[in-house]
Amino acid sequence: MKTQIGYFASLEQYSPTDALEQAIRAEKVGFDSIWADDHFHPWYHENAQSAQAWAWMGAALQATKKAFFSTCITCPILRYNPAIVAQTFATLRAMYPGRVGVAVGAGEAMNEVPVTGKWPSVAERQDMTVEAIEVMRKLWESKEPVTFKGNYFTLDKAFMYTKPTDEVPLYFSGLGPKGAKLAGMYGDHLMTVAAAPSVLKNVTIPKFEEGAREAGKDPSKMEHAMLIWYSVDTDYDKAVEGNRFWAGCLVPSMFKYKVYDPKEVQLHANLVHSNTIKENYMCATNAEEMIKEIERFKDAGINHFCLGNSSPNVNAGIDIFKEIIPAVRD
Ligand SMILES: C[C@H](OP(=O)(O)OC[C@@H](O)[C@@H](O)[C@@H](O)CN1c2cc(O)ccc2Cc2c1[nH]c(=O)[nH]c2=O)C(=O)N[C@@H](CCC(=O)N[C@@H](CCC(=O)O)C(=O)O)C(=O)O
Ligand SMILES: CCCCCC(=O)CC
Repeated sequence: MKTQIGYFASLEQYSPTDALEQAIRAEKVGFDSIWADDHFHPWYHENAQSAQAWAWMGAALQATKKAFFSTCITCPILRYNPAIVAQTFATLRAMYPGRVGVAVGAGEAMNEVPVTGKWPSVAERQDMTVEAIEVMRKLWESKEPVTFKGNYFTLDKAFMYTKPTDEVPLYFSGLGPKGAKLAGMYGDHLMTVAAAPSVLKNVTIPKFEEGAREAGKDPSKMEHAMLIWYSVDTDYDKAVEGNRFWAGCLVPSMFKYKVYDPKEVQLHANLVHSNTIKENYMCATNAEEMIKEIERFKDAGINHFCLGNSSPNVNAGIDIFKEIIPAVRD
């Protein structure tokens, strides 16, 4: 499958206006896709933002010409009702045919707890995500009003009048082995987050493919997308510290426990050793080093990159891809 290079325009790290300028610039440089985080609270406290992703996507699609857009990712089970998620992405796809997808996953405490007070177990949230997808697809596809009584969601003669022009590609986020298998069973494509290449190659992708095969799908037609942060600067240490904003994602307890206060996440992020950032994210001083970093994950099986730009000079971190994209796209 052809490798695609996507730009992650972070609405947690940048103002919506700055993220929009980045998206426009990234498309001109040659990125294939643009992805936006869908958050209520951000992964850091100082200088953070948290604009609403769907509102931003409407503006960004209109301001660009051909790049594919998706959230990265939307949790369709607690603060959002899956029927409204389905309606939103049907509307965007109807207006921008071929350019809109949606990525879904089982959520993060920082987005759901502050506005719902609810935080079910991982297993229950995964179960809810699977049911949410069923609701979304029924609304997208049904030619008749839908009545549905699931374990979590209900539809009562619900009809989606503005349908997507064609199928909305659905990326399903799987980080753990069970999540990855569910992604293969219920998603069109895999979405995951930076992990050791050996884990991606030996656990995440095989589990995803196992799930796809069990559901009667052909895994070779399904993308393996991954969000990863990068930072480029001629001063290597500055490049590494550029990625600090996202260091909280490297702390396992952020997922295991109900942490939803960005100040607390930031305290943990600031304790992450710089070597951990170097190992898990991309830190580079020039295009050649970035190409090597991307190749490392291509070799592990990733074929759609969502690259979060944490470079000290953000525009330089986009422009350097004029040299990188032709070298890594096959
Ligand atoms: C926690 C793991 O679950 P999994 O279903 O695999 O993955 C969850 C993620 O998909 C979500 O948290 C997702 O919402 C995160 N996310 C995101 C994901 C992604 O791939 C790309 C970008 C983003 C950005 C983003 C996200 N979320 C948003 O709301 N907004 C965003 O913009 C996992 O490890 N699962 C394991 C099982 C783990 C387990 O059972 N652990 C505990 C039990 C703890 C408990 O019940 O509370 C245990 O070990 O005891 C698995 O195998 O699936
Ligand atoms: C390891 C999971 C990280 C999730 C990242 C996220 O929410 C940032 C957009």
